[in-house]
Parts: sequence; C-alpha cells; structure tokens
Amino acid sequence: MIRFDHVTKVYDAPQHPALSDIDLEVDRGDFAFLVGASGSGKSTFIRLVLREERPSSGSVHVAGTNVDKLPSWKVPLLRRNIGVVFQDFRLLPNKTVFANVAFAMQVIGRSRAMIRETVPQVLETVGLKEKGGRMPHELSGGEQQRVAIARAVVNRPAILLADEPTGNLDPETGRGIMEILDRINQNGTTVVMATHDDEIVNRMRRRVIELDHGKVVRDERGGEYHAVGDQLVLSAGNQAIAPFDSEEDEL
Ligand SMILES: Nc1ncnc2c1ncn2[C@@H]1O[C@H](COP(=O)(O)OP(=O)(O)OP(=O)(O)O)[C@@H](O)[C@H]1O
Repeated sequence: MIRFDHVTKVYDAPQHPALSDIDLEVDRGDFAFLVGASGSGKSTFIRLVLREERPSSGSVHVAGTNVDKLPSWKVPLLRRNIGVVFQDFRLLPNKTVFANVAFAMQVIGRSRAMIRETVPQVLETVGLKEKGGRMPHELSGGEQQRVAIARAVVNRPAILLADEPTGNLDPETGRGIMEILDRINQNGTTVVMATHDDEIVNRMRRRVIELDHGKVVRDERGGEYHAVGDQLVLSAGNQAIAPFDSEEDEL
C-alpha cells in the first residue's frame, strides 16, 4: 500500500539527510508505528507519502503509483485516498463539529444528502454523536482529536496517517484515541502513526519501525520500545516482517 524504494530526503545540503535510503513496505491493512527521537525523520516520512515533499532520490509508491511521477492535477486524488491526523487537531475554529467533518466531503463534491447521512454515522463511530452542533473550543482536547479523526476518515481513505495524534493528550484520553484508530484499522484502513509514546506502542503491540537520524534501525511486528529521555531502545519483537510483496494497486 505504501512502498519506499531506497528513499533519501535531504532538505538543505550539507545537513545530514532527514531520511536516508529508506526501503520498506507497509502492506494493505497494516498498523505501523513510526518511532524515533525528535528529528529522526518521522514527519518527513509522512510528508513524502502525501507528496508535500519529494524524495531527493529513490521513489515513494502509494497504492501502486509512484507519487513523484503524479502530475500535480492528480495530487488531490492521491490525498483523497489518505486521511491525516495531527497532534494539534487543526480543526476549523469557526465551524461546528458537524461542519468540520462535512467540509471534507464538500471539497470533493459530495451531495448534501450524502453528507447529511454520512456525517452523523462517522461522528457516532468516534463517540461524538451528540456533539455535532458544538464549536471546537467547546470540546476537550480528546474530543477535538476525535473530530479530526472523523474528518480524516469520512471519505473512507485507504490509508490513515497520524502524526503524534496523542501528543497533546493525557494518557487516558490518548488510550481512547488509540481504541478508535484500532477500530478504523480493523475495518481495513492501513494506519501509519508517528509517536514518541512508549506506553501506547507497548500496549498495542503492532509493527514498529524505528528511525534514528533518518535511517531505519529496527522494523518488527509485535514490537515495543522503552523511551529513555529522547533515546528510544526497542526490545525484540516476536515476528519477522514479511518480505516485500509487489502488489500494484490502481490509484
Ligand atoms: N522543511 C524543512 N527544512 C529543513 N530541514 C527540515 C525541514 N523539515 C525537517 N527538517 C529536518 O529534517 C530532520 C527530520 O525532521 P522531521 O520533522 O522529519 O523529524 P521528526 O522525527 O518528525 O521530529 P519530531 O518528533 O520532533 O516531530 C530534522 O533534522 C529536521 O531539522
């Protein structure tokens, strides 16, 4: 579903590369944590998938398409297939919860009837059925993140990218967010989540890809890690990653 083929990304030479010779695949339906200290390259990975950045060398494939080769008019089509959630929620402050989620459908031309039907369903799946009329500032941080998740998945993307989605939340609220991401993954969406949060990684026991100074230093299924300050030490996982599978899907 996502394939990095010897990807290197250098922002400003002669700085060390933000990502260096990354060669990995995230299969359809996978749940993968991207872990690593600040500056290790997690957000760069996510930006490359979205084609917000382009590789300095190598290629990034999403659903079988080399995203670097996409003409710019097709980039919105790529992004329609990818939901994104950030640490700071990024809701539209002057719109209600319902309108924030509806907006994601409006921009791709969905009908009012479809929006009226779909938005309440999605709000229900994130536990906000009763809060469609609230404004973002009337919600807790955890609730705001649920709205952001609802907005990210309302168009049923194949992939959900989450960049530190629990970073601004207390542990209990973060666990609630993880339950929702887990459910979304169980329904078939491929999830890639960048995080520093060792408690969450150790509880979920999913694939863990560790970056260190832009290099993959560990890639394990059922992995865990223990953060020591900004130093992350991964312990052994229990399963090897399956070899690259060359499935090519139409975008
Ligand atoms: N737009 C940019 N221009 C120049 N350098 C950048 C840019 N974005 C990131 N970098 C550099 O690339 C490296 C990787 O940054 P990146 O944001 O991908 O790390 P990260 O693991 O997501 O960090 P954090 O956990 O702090 O968000 C860092 O050295 C950073 O300073």
